[in-house]
Amino acid sequence: LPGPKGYPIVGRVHDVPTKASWLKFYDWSKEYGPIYQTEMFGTVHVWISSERVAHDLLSRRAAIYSDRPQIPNLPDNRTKGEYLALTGRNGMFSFQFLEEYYLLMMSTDTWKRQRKLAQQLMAANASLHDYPTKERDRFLYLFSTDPSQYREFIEQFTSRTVARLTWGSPHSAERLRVTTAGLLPLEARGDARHEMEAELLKDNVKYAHDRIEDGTVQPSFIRTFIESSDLPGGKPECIEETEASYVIGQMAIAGALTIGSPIQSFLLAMLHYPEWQKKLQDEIDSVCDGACPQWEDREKLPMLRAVVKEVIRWRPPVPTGIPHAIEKDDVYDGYFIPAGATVHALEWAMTRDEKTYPNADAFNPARWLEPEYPTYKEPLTVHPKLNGFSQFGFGRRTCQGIPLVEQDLYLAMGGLAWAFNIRKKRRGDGSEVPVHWNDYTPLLIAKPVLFEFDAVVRSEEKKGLLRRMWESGKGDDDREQEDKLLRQELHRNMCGDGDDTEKKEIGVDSPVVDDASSDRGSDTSGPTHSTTESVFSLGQSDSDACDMEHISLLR
Ligand code: HEM
Repeated sequence: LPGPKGYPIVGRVHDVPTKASWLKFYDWSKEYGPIYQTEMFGTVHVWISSERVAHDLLSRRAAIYSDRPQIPNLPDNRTKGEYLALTGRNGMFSFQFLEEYYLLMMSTDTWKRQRKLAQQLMAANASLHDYPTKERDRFLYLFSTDPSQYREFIEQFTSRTVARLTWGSPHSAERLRVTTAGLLPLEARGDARHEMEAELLKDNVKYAHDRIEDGTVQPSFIRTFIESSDLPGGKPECIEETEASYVIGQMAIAGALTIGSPIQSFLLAMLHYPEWQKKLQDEIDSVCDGACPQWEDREKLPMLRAVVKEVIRWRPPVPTGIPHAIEKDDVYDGYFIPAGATVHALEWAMTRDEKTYPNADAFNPARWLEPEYPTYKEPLTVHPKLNGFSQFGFGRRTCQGIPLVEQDLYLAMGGLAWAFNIRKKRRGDGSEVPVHWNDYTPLLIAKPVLFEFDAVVRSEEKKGLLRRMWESGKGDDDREQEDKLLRQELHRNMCGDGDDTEKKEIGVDSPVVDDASSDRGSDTSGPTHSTTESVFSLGQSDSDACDMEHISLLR
């Protein structure tokens, strides 16, 4: 295959930036074509930048293109059935791949059995119960209390939803976030993290058994597995509970933070394209008659579905893709591809293809809604939809979480547009605070570097509604959070915080901390702590005692 010529051993490692490496790989695709190779540390890497080629190889020749690469520092990762998704640095350059997200890299039979179970569980729980809606409602209210903490609240939303779906309760969502974020510095904390993860999975299986015993169990993947008569097609042969707990646990890990990236990119898109915010609000207001969009409204909200899909196209959450490995020598278009090569579907490049996506750099949901665009598809009650979209991979390794992604993103973006006007912050002199265009973290799951904005609740009526939605969405575990919110509210109402507090409520003057030092929302610096303390530290003053009295009265 063509490709950049490198130095012996290290190949072109020096040319690959640690930040936004996908842009460099995309640049090379313009020079060397839709399929090219690099060689680094003795491994051949094949980079695919066209959907057609990706389908030709990863889908049509899936029989030999569906393995995952061997990770040198985790020698068991392709064989150890207990631990589904180990990976490392992919042996080449300093990608901080979110290792464990390379799911199911083990012998074929184990992989097939486990992938089948994951599919069965997703199908059996296709309705996803009301978890995404409840968590969305909780999220919208928290966001209204302090929009500058948007990343924290978004990640609470995604990790709580997936924790409820997999284990029937959000109580371990924070531990899930910590263990998922902790995958990044694997060399440093590998063993401790593995142990933490094993504990998390074991505790949640025990939790499900205990709840079944005391009759309070909620729907979840783990419950469906335990009471496996619910599984379409029955329980897969010879899959034990420990193995299943890992399959289910990896779904939780894969889902905990991924969905948060496009929600953050949505806010960015609304700041750069206010005209689309207005169009989206008009659709929601006219279809939902003043109410917050529900999942049942989806057929009537094609623009909302188009916005969801366009956000993912505009800022791909997994811009470098998740690599496959080829098991046997192959020839494509006259070119030789050796067994053992690592094959990357370069998701970023696929979304920049001008033939499919004219004016590809522009955020333009109309490309999914109007017949003059190549991506338009009817009927609009069904299309646009995420199933089959290149951004979820190819062939036998396609993402298994699409139903959840679809529902979470639809509800979160629809709810945000319904409730808020997202707009650029203004300084005292009236000038706008600039917002970056495409500054993303260098992780496997790329998310926008923090930015500042105002989020103003669109009406007084909606303020009240948001509060009531929090009431219905919060769980028993939200007691502590609620106390802090009440304390915050009391300071406003009774202890007289004045204008400043009112400003705080709608997000004006809320400082956004620098990404590198942020403990708000997981970032490259590793595991997060429960950040509710810092989020709700308002009111930690000598009037706390007075507040506590009022809190009990309000209850
Ligand atoms: C915006 C959110 C998400 C995006 C963009 C995304 C994208 C991807 C991509 C590109 C792959 C690799 C496909 C390939 O190798 O060809 C993948 C794999 C996978 N995803 Fe997702 N994903 C998302 C969310 C989720 C969620 C929420 C779940 C689970 C609830 C999930 C579960 C999985 C699993 C289990 C695999 C591995 C499949 C395998 O190796 O056999 N993903 N995803």
